[in-house]
Amino acid sequence: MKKISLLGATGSIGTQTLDVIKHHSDQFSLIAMSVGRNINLALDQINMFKPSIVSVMTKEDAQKLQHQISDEIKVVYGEEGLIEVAANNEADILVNAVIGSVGLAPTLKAIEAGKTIAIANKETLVTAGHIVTDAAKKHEVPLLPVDSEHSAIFQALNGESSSEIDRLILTASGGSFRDKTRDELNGVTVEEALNHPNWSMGAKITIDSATMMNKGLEVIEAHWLFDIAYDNIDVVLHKESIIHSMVEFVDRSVIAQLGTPDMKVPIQYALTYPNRLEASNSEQLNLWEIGTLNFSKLDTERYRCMKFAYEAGRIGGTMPTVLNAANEEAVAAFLDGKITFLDIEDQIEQALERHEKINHPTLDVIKEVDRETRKFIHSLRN
Ligand SMILES: NC(=O)C1=CN([C@@H]2O[C@H](COP(=O)(O)OP(=O)(O)OC[C@H]3O[C@@H](n4cnc5c(N)ncnc54)[C@H](OP(=O)(O)O)[C@@H]3O)[C@@H](O)[C@H]2O)C=CC1
Ligand SMILES: CC(=O)[C@@H](O)[C@H](O)COP(=O)(O)O
Ligand SMILES: [Mn+2]
Repeated sequence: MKKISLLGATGSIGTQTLDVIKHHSDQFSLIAMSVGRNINLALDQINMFKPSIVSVMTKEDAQKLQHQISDEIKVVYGEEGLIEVAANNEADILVNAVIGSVGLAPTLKAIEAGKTIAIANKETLVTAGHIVTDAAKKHEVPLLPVDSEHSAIFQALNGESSSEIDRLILTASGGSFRDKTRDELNGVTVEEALNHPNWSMGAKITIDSATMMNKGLEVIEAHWLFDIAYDNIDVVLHKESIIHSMVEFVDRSVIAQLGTPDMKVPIQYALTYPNRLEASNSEQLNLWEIGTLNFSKLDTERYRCMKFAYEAGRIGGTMPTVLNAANEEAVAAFLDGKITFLDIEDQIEQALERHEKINHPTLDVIKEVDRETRKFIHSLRN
């Protein structure tokens, strides 16, 4: 029985992780979980999975929740709570499905505690990839990708060493506005942006997908997970999201991983790795029903966030931290109706332009740059 702690249980990846655990309840059990503010859903999940510890965002919610469940279940809160769940003594593996760089500190504590990390929370790798990967190496902890593209690459690699890789090719759906020109992006609404053509996901990543920042973050995520230079990571537009990504090897052989757009598949693979289990709760891929797979070149003038991400990744140091923090704040402001869709990339650009890179940042430096960047993005509205 593999014992799992789960950050972000009430989210899109979190609920699908719980579906996988339930589907294979003879193999997996939930030991610890965290949620944000959705206490009602958390209650149902606690009753079904009976974890021994639950973290919520605030002290008030912790008190409210504790009154509604057995005293045997410990309720904690805040960043300390996330850390307690992530590094829980009993757990074998942490599934990090929280959103944003709030996932960084708990991930590091879980690595220090020797937990295997199944990572969906790409912002953690973008903001501090060097710290997370160094810690994983030092503590000999596997970092298993959950993100569909990175799981595809991980599966295509199947143990091949990085010296045999020529190129990683990430696929991108193009997001909600892929059929619009730049001019047509003026005045698009939050509701339109949240309408992803292929995937049902949380709000923040769906907006990231529409700006193409999601793919930009994924390029940086791939750089850290697979130790590949940015010059050897390409992105191709593939509107069906059937090929989840590809690896080109030095002998020009290209291996792709395919499947229906269903996150339960990469989530389950991270939990069962290096083995596989049946997934009868997911649909088979019948290519004759799809008919045609399309591919096209990505235009970085149309999708400026891709350009920002490659530049920030290549510059390195604290630049990816700025990219990530500015993006998190700008997307939150767009979702709140405070800025327009095109303001998102303008604000990120301003944050990047004013920042002076700090090389080899420590965790404290990253926290400070993250805080300062968020403050700057807020100041743009005052
Ligand atoms: N959704 C997807 O298909 C994919 C997602 N990912 C990545 O996985 C991660 C999660 O995405 P997704 O599941 O879509 O996100 P969701 O917004 O659906 O879920 C986020 C989860 O994090 C919790 N949460 C939010 N803010 C905080 C906070 N400050 N402190 C503690 N908990 C918090 C939420 O709690 P609550 O709802 O209770 O407030 C919820 O449980 C992201 O990094 C995303 O990029 C990667 C590939 C695919
Ligand atoms: C499911 C998943 O992994 C998402 O990151 C997905 O890739 C979003 O799609 P696009 O960013 O390609 O639109
Ligand atoms: Mn992805």
